[in-house]
Parts: sequence; C-alpha cells; structure tokens
Amino acid sequence: MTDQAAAIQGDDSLSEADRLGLYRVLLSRRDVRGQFLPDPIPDEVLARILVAAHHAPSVGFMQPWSFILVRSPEVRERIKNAFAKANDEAARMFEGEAQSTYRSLKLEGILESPINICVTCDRDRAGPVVLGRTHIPTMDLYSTVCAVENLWLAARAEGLGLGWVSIISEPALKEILGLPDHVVPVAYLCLGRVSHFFAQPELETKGWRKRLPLADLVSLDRWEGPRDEDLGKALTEAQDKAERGEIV
Ligand SMILES: Cc1cc2c(cc1C)N(C[C@H](O)[C@H](O)[C@H](O)COP(=O)(O)O)c1[nH]c(=O)[nH]c(=O)c1N2
Repeated sequence: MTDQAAAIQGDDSLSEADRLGLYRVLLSRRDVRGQFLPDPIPDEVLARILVAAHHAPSVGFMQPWSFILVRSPEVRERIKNAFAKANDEAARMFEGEAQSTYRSLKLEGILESPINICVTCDRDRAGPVVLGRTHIPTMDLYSTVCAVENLWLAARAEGLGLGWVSIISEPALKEILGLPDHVVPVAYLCLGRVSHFFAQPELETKGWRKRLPLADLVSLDRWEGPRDEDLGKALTEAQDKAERGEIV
C-alpha cells in the first residue's frame, strides 16, 4: 500500500453544527418545479455541486456518470416539447379525479430554471467486467443515482432548488442529447435559485400521496419480518420530530 493509500482522514470528527447541518440539508431538500428564478448560477457554485456529485460512491469505483449541462434555449425547448407529449400520455393513464389532479400538477421547470443537467450512465466505462457489478448488472445505474442524490443535496446546501423530470420518453431524450446506445440518461434535472422551498413534498400538500410511516417499512431478518417494538417507537418519534421540523 502506498503512503497515500494508507493515509487516514486527519480530523475525522464532525462538530454538532456539522451533524445538524447535514440533517437540515437532508430533511429540507425538496423537488422544485415552480419556484425557479432566472439568475445564472456562478461557475464556482456549479463546480462545487458537480464535485459533490463526482464524489458519490460507485460500483468498482466505476464513476459511470457524465453531466450534460443544457443551457441552450433551443435544446431546452425540444426537451420541453418531449415532456409535454409524455405528460399528456401520462395523464391519460390515470382515471377520473386522479387525472384532473394530475393535470393540475406542475411537474417540471425546464424553461424557467437557468440550467438543466442530464446525468448519464456510461455502461461501458470500465469495460465488460466490473468489480461489484458481476452479478447485478444494474449496479452502475444505481451508482449514477447516488451521484444524482449528492448533486441534489449539494444544491440544497448552496440554497439552490433542483427538480427531477422523468416524464420524457427515453429514446426522445437520447436523440435530443445525442447519446450513444451504451449511455443511459439516468436523470434530467432543472437547477436554479428559487424564491422559496416548500416545507413538505408538493405531492403531499396537493393530496396525491402521503409520507408512509417509517416504522411500517422496517422489519427484522426477512421481507415483512417481525418488528422490534422499541425501535418502532423510536422510529415513530424521530419521524414525528422530523415532520415538525425539529431536527431542522
Ligand atoms: C427518480 C425520480 C423521478 C422523479 C422525481 C423524483 C425521483 C427520485 N420527482 C420528484 C418527486 O415527485 C419528489 O421527490 C417526491 O414527491 C418527494 O418530494 P420531495 O423530493 O421530498 O420534495 C419528479 N417530480 C416531478 O415534478 N416530475 C418528475 O418527472 C419527477 N420524477
């Protein structure tokens, strides 16, 4: 092992303020669609956010991601048209009241945000045999999602809003952005300064779906296995506190 590989983090303890700050970012991150301001993002801020994304974990240290920064109004117009087509198709998949609620939702900020970012996964980046991906081939896609989450949290820490738009046909997105076959567009993101962040997910406040009780989702040793009652109480308490904004 080289000296550098053996090196350990000098000051590896986090202050209480750091700990709370991280939870604050995690719990106050929102998917933003409608509150974008047009102000450009300074390069140094964008660079920090992209570095955070690039420090995500990845299978076999594959780093399969790339970031296409979409600034061109023409390209964004094409993306918006692809969204409008897919969104109309999506609306028809819901029945009755759900369909009218769906149609009332704002589900993208493609043109209002100053920049869009497509995070891609190059499935060939580290050759055909990748450490850790040998038996579950989708691990490179999951790694790319880790980069997306890092990017999302770093954006929130910088006071920027981010919205993920997935209501677009994948072939249309690939064609517009010129992606080769082996590159998957994992996430199409809208990024920018915002007028405000909502306290709760918009889908929750608009009555689409509620946050599930965490204690119902944690079991022991097997799928829907037994519950640890004490842990269940702790989970409910922690979730209630988070909902009241107490950690934040
Ligand atoms: C993979 C994926 C894909 C999408 C999303 C998220 C993720 C993870 N979300 C955002 C989603 O609606 C949102 O995360 C949840 O409603 C929870 O809200 P907060 O993110 O906590 O604000 C999302 N939102 C939207 O308005 N249009 C979209 O196409 C999508 N697509």
